Amino acid sequence: MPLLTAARAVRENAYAPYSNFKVGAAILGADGQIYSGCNVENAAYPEGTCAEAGAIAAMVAAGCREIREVAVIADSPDPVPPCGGCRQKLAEFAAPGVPVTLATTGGATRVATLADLLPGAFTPAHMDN
Ligand SMILES: O=c1ccn([C@H]2C[C@H](O)[C@@H](CO)O2)c(=O)[nH]1
Ligand SMILES: [Zn+2]
Repeated sequence: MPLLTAARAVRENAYAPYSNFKVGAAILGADGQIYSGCNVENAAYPEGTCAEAGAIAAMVAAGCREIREVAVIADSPDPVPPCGGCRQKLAEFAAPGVPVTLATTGGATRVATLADLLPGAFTPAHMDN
């Protein structure tokens, strides 16, 4: 799966000296391109960013605003799930049915939709009045 291969490759570049937990994420954009990102930690811990956030930033910087598919990988006992903040960030650019592949470096995978991960997501529609 090319998306998972990209996520696995970018994970190698993760900067995670504090948690020692390297994460890679890859997004297939509606433009057919693959955008990848890794976590980038900081000595000021809350300033660290998640792999998914990096991949989203790369996609938007390239001019694409629609996510078709996502893959996330880490050296985790179970397929690694995006954190809550990243679920919301993904929901900004992904429809509820978008598949998210959660993976371990050992080869285990699980596929969930964004709606599975973030049911009842807050969206711009909630600001209509
Ligand atoms: O989905 C996730 C979960 C965690 N992390 C990062 C944040 C932090 O650098 C490290 C430990 O939480 O893993 C991600 O990049 N994505
Ligand atoms: Zn996150």
